[in-house]
Amino acid sequence: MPAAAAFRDSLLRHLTYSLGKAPENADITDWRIALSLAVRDRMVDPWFASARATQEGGHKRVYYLSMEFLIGRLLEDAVVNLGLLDVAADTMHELGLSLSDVLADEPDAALGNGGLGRLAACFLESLSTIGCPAVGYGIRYEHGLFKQSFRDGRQIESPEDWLQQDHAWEFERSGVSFDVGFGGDVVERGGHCVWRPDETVIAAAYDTPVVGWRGNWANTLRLWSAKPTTIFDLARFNRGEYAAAAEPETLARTITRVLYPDDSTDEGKRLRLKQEFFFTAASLRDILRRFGSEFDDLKQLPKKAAIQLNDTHPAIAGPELVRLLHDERGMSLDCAIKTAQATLNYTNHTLLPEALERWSEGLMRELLPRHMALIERIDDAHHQAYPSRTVSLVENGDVKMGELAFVMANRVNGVSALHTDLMKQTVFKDLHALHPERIVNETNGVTPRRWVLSANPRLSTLLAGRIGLGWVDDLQQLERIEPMVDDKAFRDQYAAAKRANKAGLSDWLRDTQDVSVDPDAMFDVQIKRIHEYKRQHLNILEAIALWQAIHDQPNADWTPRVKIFGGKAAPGYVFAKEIIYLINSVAKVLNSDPVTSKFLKVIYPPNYNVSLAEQLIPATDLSEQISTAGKEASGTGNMKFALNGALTVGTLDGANVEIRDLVGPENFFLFGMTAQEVVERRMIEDHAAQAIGADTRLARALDAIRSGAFSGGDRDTFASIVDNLSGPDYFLVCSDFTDYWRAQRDVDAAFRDRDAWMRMAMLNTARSGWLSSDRTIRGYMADIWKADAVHT
Ligand SMILES: [N-]=[N+]=N[C@]1([C@H](N)O)O[C@H](CO)[C@@H](O)[C@H](O)[C@H]1O
Repeated sequence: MPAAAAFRDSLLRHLTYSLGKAPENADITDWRIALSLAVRDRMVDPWFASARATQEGGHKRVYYLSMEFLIGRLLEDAVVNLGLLDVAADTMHELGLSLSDVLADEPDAALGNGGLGRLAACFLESLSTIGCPAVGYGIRYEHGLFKQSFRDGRQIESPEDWLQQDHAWEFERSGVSFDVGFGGDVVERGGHCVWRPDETVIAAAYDTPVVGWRGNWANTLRLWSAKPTTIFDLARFNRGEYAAAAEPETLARTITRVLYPDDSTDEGKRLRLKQEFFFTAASLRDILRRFGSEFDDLKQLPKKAAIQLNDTHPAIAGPELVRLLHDERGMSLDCAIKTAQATLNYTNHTLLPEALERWSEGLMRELLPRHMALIERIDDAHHQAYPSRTVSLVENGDVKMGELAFVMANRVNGVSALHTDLMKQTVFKDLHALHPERIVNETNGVTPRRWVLSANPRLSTLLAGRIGLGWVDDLQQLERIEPMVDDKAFRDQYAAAKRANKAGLSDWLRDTQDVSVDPDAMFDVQIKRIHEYKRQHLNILEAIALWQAIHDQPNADWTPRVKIFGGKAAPGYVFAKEIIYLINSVAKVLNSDPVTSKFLKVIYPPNYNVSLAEQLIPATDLSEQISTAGKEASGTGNMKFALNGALTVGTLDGANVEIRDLVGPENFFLFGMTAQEVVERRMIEDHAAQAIGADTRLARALDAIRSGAFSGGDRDTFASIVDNLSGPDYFLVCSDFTDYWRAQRDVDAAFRDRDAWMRMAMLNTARSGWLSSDRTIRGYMADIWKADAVHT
């Protein structure tokens, strides 16, 4: 049977026999799930073959432990990687449906907050594309990152419910589950420590295949769900205590009920520590079970397994692995510590003090008594080995998870060159001095399959027409278009693709946000979590100053600009929520201003997520990467924008530094203080007041906010923001404003010469091949995991 017919047949078979739906009664979700099941069928063979090849070859596996996997939608990713896009589109068309409508029906799997979670998802897809045996371990949250809506311009959160519908991609592994304990005490038995938890839940596994480009290899994402050891307390039920009867289930499920919505902030809640231990313990048990089924000598574990801790969230893995090897498997403590250290690796994603996890010794001892004891043993062993050391793992009654992860790791890496250097000079200065070989850099990357091939088909088709499809899994090949930048016809095609993406976005904004924008205006986009260090308030301050400048000279030849914001604030982050309210309040005034709105609009679509990013990035001209230098460890949105031909206005922070080196300073709009200058500027007590005093434009913009121009004349509404910016202004918004304004005017001038702008945009695409997560993963494989690709 020809492939197309076979595909159509299996789709209809799933609709009928898996969903029990007749075509005439099927809704779009039924068709989507039927299509997903038909596609999933075609993943299973390479999945099994990959597992078999790994086992038969005795190959080393990589284990990526992450509290977050910001996956987004999976259907298009699978269809594209399996080379089924055309057959799927034709089949849906024959059935009277449009593939893009079916794709858009899939809810995002929003099991992450931001960059850290999305990086984990890009990494899994690259590991499969490269053919490196790996398992991603995480939590199967019932509710992912909250849904964001706006009421009168203020953020409103509502539960996310991706599991309300059938989740077509996962396989429940009823045979794979582990008991995970909490609390209780530790007793000595026969010279061994035995932990006796007083609370136990079951970790049940759910597997999702992650197929790589060309469908040759597929790895597993194994997510754990908490289940009660006793389903139902019948006795209580019979006594009419219905709620109490269900309590065991409710309590257990609480552990994996919801993702904590904080990005770059230490949550510090008891339930959060339970979540961290729950998935880490289940994952380590599963890793040792798999190792034990293939090898005997546990001392060989580091040769066959490389475990990567995605930030400190799974850092309890250190003491837990020691406990499993020593308490349960009888390995000597010293050997257990060394074996664990040789197996574990840790990635740091932030230097923000408030993001470095610290758990109170009391809570750790109460919830994980054996682990607290082992942390002290590990601390002692480290002290003995390094008597001159000045750091310890426990300080002021807190267990420092960053230091614990560092001491228990074989390699520690930062996520951009600048971040890794700053890590050595600041948070891990003392440990770096003791272990100078341990810290390495692995600059982040993004998968070109999702972020170029799928998200930007117009650009991809253009590239394929010129250089074939080799770039899809060898992104460095993009450099082959550099000589073509001088070809006017190609530039026009490139410009046409960008213009068509912008027109598509304009239609979407009109239909969903009820705002009309000119697709020939500059689309200036800042999409990321709302955080003071990311400085969305600097961006809106510049918009206010521009609005005032246009009013001063309404007849001047201004460059039309549409500022688009996207991003969620952690529900408890009051200042960030004020920034959101300010942006929406400014938008309301500016967008209805008859004098300025033809030159300047501000739009803030709610509920920014992976799918919205895939829509906005290909339609962007200017990428805002304006964090206070030294604060954004890397950024990954910056990479997605550069690949899709958006020019960056940014500071020398995180991976911006490497992007600017790659694309060329002449194709990047740099502004602001360096990380070093930031430290020096902060020494000046009244740095903000000085900046305001020196820049009337900045002063006027702040006065407008203070005067109530965006709050119906009420002077108190945004007082907290104005007081902060004209006072402490820790993230130096005021001190960087003048240069930011200068850079934005340079942007205006550059944008007026469309052909020159396109040339710069094309050079960004051509020179961004290094930003592929395939390159990043190959770095981890060589420098950290010592793992190889396996070819089936
Ligand atoms: N947590 N955390 N860290 C981050 C992001 N917020 O998720 O990790 C991302 C992934 O490494 C970085 O790109 C980003 O700069 C950093 O702030």
